[in-house]
Amino acid sequence: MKALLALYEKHKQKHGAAALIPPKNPSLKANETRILVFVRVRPLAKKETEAGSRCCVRVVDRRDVFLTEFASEKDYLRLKRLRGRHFAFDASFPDSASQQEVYSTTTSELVEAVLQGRNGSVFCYGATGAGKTYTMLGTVESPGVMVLAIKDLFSKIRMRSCDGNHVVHLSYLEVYNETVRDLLSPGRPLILREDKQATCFTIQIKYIENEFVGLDISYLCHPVNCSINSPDSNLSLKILTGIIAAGLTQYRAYSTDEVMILLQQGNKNRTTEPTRANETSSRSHAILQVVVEYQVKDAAMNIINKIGKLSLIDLAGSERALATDQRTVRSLEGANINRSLLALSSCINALVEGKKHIPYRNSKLTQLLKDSLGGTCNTVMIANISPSNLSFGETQNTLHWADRAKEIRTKATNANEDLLSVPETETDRAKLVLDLQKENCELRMQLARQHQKLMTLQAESLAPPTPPSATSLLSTPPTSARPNEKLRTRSSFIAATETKSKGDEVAVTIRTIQQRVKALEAELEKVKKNHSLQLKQKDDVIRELSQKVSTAKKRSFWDITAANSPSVTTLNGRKTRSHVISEPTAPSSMLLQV
Ligand SMILES: Nc1ncnc2c1ncn2[C@@H]1O[C@H](COP(=O)(O)OP(=O)(O)OP(=O)(O)O)[C@@H](O)[C@H]1O
Repeated sequence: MKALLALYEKHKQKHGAAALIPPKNPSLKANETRILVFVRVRPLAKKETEAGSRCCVRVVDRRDVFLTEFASEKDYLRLKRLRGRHFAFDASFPDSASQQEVYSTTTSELVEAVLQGRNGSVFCYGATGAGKTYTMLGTVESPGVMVLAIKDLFSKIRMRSCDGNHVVHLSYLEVYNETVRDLLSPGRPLILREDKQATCFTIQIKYIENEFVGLDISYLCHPVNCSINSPDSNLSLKILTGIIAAGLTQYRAYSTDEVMILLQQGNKNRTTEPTRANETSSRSHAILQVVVEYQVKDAAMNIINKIGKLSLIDLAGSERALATDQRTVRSLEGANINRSLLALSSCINALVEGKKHIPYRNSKLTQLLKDSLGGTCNTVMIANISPSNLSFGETQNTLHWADRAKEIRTKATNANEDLLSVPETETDRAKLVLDLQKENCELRMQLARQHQKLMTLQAESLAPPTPPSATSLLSTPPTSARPNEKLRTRSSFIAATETKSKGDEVAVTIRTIQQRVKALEAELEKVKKNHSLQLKQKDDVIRELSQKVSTAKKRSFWDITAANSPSVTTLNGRKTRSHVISEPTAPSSMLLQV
């Protein structure tokens, strides 16, 4: 360590302290922002210590990484010589950094931005076994960025609105051997569709009493999901363009608990395999996307639709062919992983060099990351590295790419806003009440179904075990059913969740639905109350206005009377004016005297 520190100081003296400070937004144009790059060093693994490895990485001032190359023990000429290289990033985390610290520094601002209607992406990059999944997913005791981001998101939403205005949609997919798979409802591979214009628009076809009266087309800046909404008289079509995985499940999520269950389900479906470098190596790139959509009113009472998207990406590890000892399936996986990471590095190179053509189409991964790398998005890259000198090559490679990624510019994002010009009318409010009632009804039905499921599970657990039938004894175990099925689950995060019984999951879902039903009922009450309050206010205004009208009428009548009446002298000598209304409708009381 002393030697490392001395080398670092020497480097600092030679090149000056300024050389150690990363260039702060060099030559950024007004509407540009750059990718923020962070580095995290994991602790030395037991296996590495046992193999006698030495630490070749040092984090200085929580920002700089100093990488040392030790001369080979057989290289007698250079035995005592050290070579070092210095890298500077937006922040660097030593092996002692906590998950919360990593989350707060790298991602919490993105979560805030997503709630303002902006897009954000976080991706972990690094060699196999460098700690990407630990950073992204973590363990039950130390949850990672994905879990902390979702918790933070829901707690921020709760603080902002109690009226259920925010709608959260969730999707989780993996890219395995160049095929895209839905992790939330596994099935056939998904097809990626690309459209040159990454926009989304809503078409509203308007009918009044079955008569077509017009078309409303409004553009959204960013694709969200595909939905068809058909209330009584209006058909509203939300059409998506940009890169989409056709058929990908978009779950509407109501609470953190629910998202956690979905995340656990997704991770169980993710492809992991033991390799020599990592016991539970992720063999696929996983992308969790959270879309938050909500409406706000501006000063002119226009309704503004805001959409923010957060993509959290755990890439598969880059690896040398020799680092994994299996051939066949594993080597094919490795080749595909390397190919997609190579495509990613080509895109990074093209973006840094400002080329017009960026080869996103070279792999499924880069197609899916197009938004994060070159689109209107705030992007964060976390490069994970091992401190062991046995992984020097991989670490150097990762640091090289992380250093290069600092140069990528993305367009500064404006909030994804969609102005809904339709003012809130009586019919809109009635529609809202109907929608809420419908949703409430659906949730109640879902609740009943879940209750039923729970009862069945409880009954099953109480029933005495049945002897195995002849057919079940003969049937093959389910693990060998599909070649692509995951053979091992992740030891940390998932293993703990697997012990959780299905009954627990159902109970959590029931609790979530019950909470949602309650929230909906409160919301419904609020809307109804608001509605009757507004009606009452309207009545008051009408009453006040009619009073004003009648007073004004009286006044104008008197003005006319006063102008037309002749002046007469009364018996007591005072001058009076009198006028008899000639209009037949005027009542006799309107004979006025002053
Ligand atoms: N910061 C850390 N603190 C403690 N343990 C860590 C840390 N980072 C990684 N580990 C441990 O190191 C091992 C490898 O980490 P992980 O599975 O996250 O690597 P990976 O980069 O995702 O690898 P692969 O690309 O093969 O999936 C795991 O056992 C993990 O628990």
